[in-house]
Amino acid sequence: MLGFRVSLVLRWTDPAETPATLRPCVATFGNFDGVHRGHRVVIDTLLAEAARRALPAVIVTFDPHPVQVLHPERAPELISPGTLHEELLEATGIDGLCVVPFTTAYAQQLPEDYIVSTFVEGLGVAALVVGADTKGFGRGYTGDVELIRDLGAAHGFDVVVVADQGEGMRWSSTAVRERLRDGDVEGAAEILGRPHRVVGTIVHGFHRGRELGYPTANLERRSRGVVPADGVYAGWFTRLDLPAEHPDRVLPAAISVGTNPTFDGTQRTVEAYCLDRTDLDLYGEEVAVDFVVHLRPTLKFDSIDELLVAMARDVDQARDILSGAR
Ligand SMILES: Cc1cc2nc3c(=O)[nH]c(=O)nc-3n(C[C@H](O)[C@H](O)[C@H](O)COP(=O)(O)O)c2cc1C
Ligand SMILES: Nc1ncnc2c1ncn2[C@@H]1O[C@H](COP(=O)(O)OP(=O)(O)OP(=O)(O)O)[C@@H](O)[C@H]1O
Repeated sequence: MLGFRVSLVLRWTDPAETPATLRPCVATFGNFDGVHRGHRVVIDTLLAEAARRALPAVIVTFDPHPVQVLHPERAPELISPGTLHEELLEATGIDGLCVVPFTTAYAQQLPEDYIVSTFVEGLGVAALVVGADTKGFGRGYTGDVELIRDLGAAHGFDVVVVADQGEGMRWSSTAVRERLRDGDVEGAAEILGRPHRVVGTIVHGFHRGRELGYPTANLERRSRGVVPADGVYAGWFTRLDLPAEHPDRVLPAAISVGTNPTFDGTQRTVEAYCLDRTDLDLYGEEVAVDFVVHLRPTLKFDSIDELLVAMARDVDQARDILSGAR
């Protein structure tokens, strides 16, 4: 499960205004969408290199995601957008998070100017940690690890290169997105090192669920995080407004993603039935849905009775999978 600690991480947006307590530092940079296991190795290396030098550890990341600014037409939906992203990064144990507003002007900097102004002048970097495949930053997409090494030698900072990480493949945000698109939430979790999470507010559905015997909490349409392919899933439902120690904060759930074709629905929804709970009033609450196992595709049943038989089986399976899993 995701367990966010109370954050003592300093956060700012302009490298030129880096807090004095964080200079000099050890730093890394990137999008870190999803904060997957490859990213975690880079961040763990950052933490180790910072500890070795008794210096603060700082991540520089960008908002919006550079592709959203440079190529909005092919911008991917983010695995961990906005606050979810920043919480995941802050929970790693870093000391500072600089979230640079990404603009076309910022992207137009020559790669060497970007490294010098952001890291040498801005952060006073003593060591820069980067993944081995780091490339394509700055004007003309020409920045790479070799350039960073040259600049390290010229400006007196160390460069620590982390080899590609993965098991049978390079762990990447793209690979996570592909698995979610296929409904393979287990494969996505394998790369993420945790179940994939979607966050949103609970809104009213068609109020059929309670009559069916399975009241469902429907996520708003503009929920945050990639919505996996249509299907039925077992997962965890977290009521983010409740305190961490509240017994109803994290509940096992059977989750449906789809248009409810049995009812000729057209609007895609994410809805969760919290197992055996018909007493909850969740409207307006902020919740997180963590996708653990894909149970079956969404089906158009010929009758409500057939849907109910399938839902009863889904609920049994979800209970088996999730019992003792926390
Ligand atoms: C575990 C589970 C499985 C579901 N499977 C299907 C399905 O295969 N086909 C379908 O049309 N609807 C499916 N649904 C969605 C129900 O049709 C939906 O929950 C019901 O219509 C209530 O909708 P409402 O919340 O808008 O009132 C499923 C819901 C749950 C909780
Ligand atoms: N599997 C991996 N192994 C090692 N380093 C990685 C891996 N994935 C990403 N990194 C590194 O993490 C840092 C942040 O990566 P960022 O998200 O910006 O780019 P990325 O390489 O495009 O990631 P992804 O491919 O996952 O989208 C970079 O230094 C990158 O090289």
